[in-house]
Amino acid sequence: MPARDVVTEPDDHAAVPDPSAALSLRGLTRSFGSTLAVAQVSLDVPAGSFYGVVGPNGAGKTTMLSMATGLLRPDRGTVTVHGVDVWSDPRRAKPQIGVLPDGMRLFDRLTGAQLIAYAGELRGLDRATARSRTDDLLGALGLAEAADQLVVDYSAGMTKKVALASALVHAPRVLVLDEPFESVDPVSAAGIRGLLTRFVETGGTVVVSSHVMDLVERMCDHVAVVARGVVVAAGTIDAVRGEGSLEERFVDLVGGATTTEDLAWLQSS
Ligand SMILES: Nc1ncnc2c1ncn2[C@@H]1O[C@H](COP(=O)(O)OP(=O)(O)OP(=O)(O)O)[C@@H](O)[C@H]1O
Repeated sequence: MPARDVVTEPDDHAAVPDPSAALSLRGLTRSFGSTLAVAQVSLDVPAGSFYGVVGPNGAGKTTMLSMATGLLRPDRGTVTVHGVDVWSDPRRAKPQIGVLPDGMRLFDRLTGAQLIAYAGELRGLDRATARSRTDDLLGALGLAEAADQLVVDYSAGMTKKVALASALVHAPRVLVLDEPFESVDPVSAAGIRGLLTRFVETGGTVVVSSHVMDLVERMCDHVAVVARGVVVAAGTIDAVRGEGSLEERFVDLVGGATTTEDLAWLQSS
């Protein structure tokens, strides 16, 4: 499809963030040495949306979301969460955000229950509230039996779930989740999807990065396609995918199909 048909965020929103958006990114830029990981990204995530972020490996999704949530300082650009600047006013901004970073290091010598309660207390909850919410979350995520097990002994999927619980415990308004379904079994994934859907239905906003197009298409109402550090398309799922599937649109936008002809030596006979 020709480039003019690509749906993008309006490019005239220049430097002024949209205070009505749950997350508003303006001109976000970040390099690592000579690698320009994210280049002048501007994006508005509407309040109450379930927003997918997709893109090929190395596209800049994690870098963009890390800057958006106050974990990685941008070289340039601004981010606001419900109108509050994440980098100049973190004390007001951060309580509104729950983050599940990719590959995050946890205090894994704590038990699952201790870790979630600790995350709650760090966010200002009193001990009784943190503990009661911890019990609720352990139950909802199927971790009740592993509550007193050290996180270092958790499987990859269990670790993902306990990190998600830690992101939810302070009841943020905006959840930003980098690959929340990676390593998670199908039953647990369905449980997490239900929990996130309910979070959105009750007024929250979810931003989720994923490589699973089908999941994003079914679960999200908006999507941004990121490639080579820029947003190449963004909008409602219907607007971005057009006539075909999201996966077809993604391949169309991102291109880069690989060839296996050079691997003839790999055939077994
Ligand atoms: N800490 C770092 N140091 C150096 N380069 C980095 C660092 N983090 C990211 N990059 C580079 O920035 C680019 C974007 O990486 P990023 O992790 O944001 O991509 P991604 O879209 O999340 O990829 P994936 O889907 O594989 O997780 C890549 O070229 C990557 O090599």
